[in-house]
Amino acid sequence: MATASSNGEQKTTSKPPPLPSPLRFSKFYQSNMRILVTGGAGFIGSHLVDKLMENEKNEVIVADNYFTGSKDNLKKWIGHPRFELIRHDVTQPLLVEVDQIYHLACPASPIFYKYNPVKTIKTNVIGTLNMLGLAKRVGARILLTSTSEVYGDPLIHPQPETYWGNVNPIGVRSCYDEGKRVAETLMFDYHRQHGIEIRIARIFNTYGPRMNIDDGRVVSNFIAQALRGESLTVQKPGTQTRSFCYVSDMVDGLIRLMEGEHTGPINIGNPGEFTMVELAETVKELIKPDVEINMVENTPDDPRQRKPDITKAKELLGWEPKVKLRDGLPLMEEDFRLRLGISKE
Ligand SMILES: NC(=O)c1ccc[n+]([C@@H]2O[C@H](COP(=O)([O-])OP(=O)(O)OC[C@H]3O[C@@H](n4cnc5c(N)ncnc54)[C@H](O)[C@@H]3O)[C@@H](O)[C@H]2O)c1
Ligand SMILES: O=C(O)[C@H]1O[C@H](OP(=O)(O)OP(=O)(O)OC[C@H]2O[C@@H](n3ccc(=O)[nH]c3=O)[C@H](O)[C@@H]2O)[C@H](O)[C@@H](O)[C@@H]1O
Repeated sequence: MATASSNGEQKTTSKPPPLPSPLRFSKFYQSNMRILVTGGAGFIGSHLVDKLMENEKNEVIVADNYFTGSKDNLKKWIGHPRFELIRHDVTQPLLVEVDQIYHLACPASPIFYKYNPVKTIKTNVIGTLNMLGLAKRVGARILLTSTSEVYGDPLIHPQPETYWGNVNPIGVRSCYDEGKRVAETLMFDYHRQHGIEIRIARIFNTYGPRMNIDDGRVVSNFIAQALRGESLTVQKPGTQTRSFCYVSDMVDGLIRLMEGEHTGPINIGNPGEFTMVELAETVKELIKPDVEINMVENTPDDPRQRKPDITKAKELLGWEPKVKLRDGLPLMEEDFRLRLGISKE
């Protein structure tokens, strides 16, 4: 019987999980673990694929529509016998035979998710419904990459998983935050109604190599701007905070959550909290001390503060982040220099 720890309470579902494929019970032939990663051509997804492929018992299938992701992120695996790449939009059903589903497909940068908000909400709602339907048919365990944005502009700080959030349901960010909130609801409804084995990660701002250079998110913007010698665009007031997690820590947390016994939701993020002015000062100091910082207009509903309470991740997954911002930024700088063709002076 699956155990759900939501909002601090222990809840159970009376439904047993659907049976996995008969291949799992095969006496003489032990097949590999077949893992679907939706959104696997994106930033976090491609790092997750790298880690999963390290295990020779894993076969990995990526389904991605390349809206914000790229085949380039996966080029070292294309042609590998344990790897398959499918151009597929998760708003359409997908028929594959797998044991685990990491469901990441969704644009994550505010610029991209606001570009076509109706498509963003369809991706979150219909896309998650399709992946849950797949999980139900094949008896797979499914992990959703939800977000700290489900807390909206939080009135509690730091944010524990028990906090229900402060989200504008009709704002320009709602396609993403409310979309992810509905995706979490669907996950728990399939769990309670059909016994599906679910895992929910609430990811806090993650950064690292392979982020799109013109992704629009703050860390990639500042690094690209510093390298190009452009002024760093701090959106007003600049006192808003975020907590930045390096991508290798994130991938480790996601795999522990998938492999563990807890449904979540579990916050995965680095509690080191910085104002955007502090972040700009750090990038300036590490990458280009003579670059200017330019205060620019902000966008609506920007959360004023965000920091994960990671007590649950520590206790239930034995996870905590290892990479500090000052150590992670130079690793990302190196990758951006290579891609932009700007060598260190
Ligand atoms: N990076 C972060 O800070 C962060 C924070 C919270 C949550 N998340 C979540 O983690 C996941 C990955 O984020 P990321 O930072 O790697 O973003 P990303 O934009 O680099 O990756 C998203 C991937 O999903 C694909 N995609 C988008 N819509 C799709 C669709 N309809 N069908 C198939 N593929 C589709 C994109 O092409 C891309 O490859 C997302 O679900 C995001 O909401 C990320
Ligand atoms: O971690 C999360 O849960 C979410 O974080 C992000 O949302 P946001 O934190 O707003 O991401 P950014 O666009 O990187 O903005 C962070 C802060 O930097 C500021 N910013 C952004 C860009 C810029 O050039 N300058 C700047 O000061 C923004 O105003 C904001 O306060 C994205 O929505 C998602 O990737 C993710 O789900």
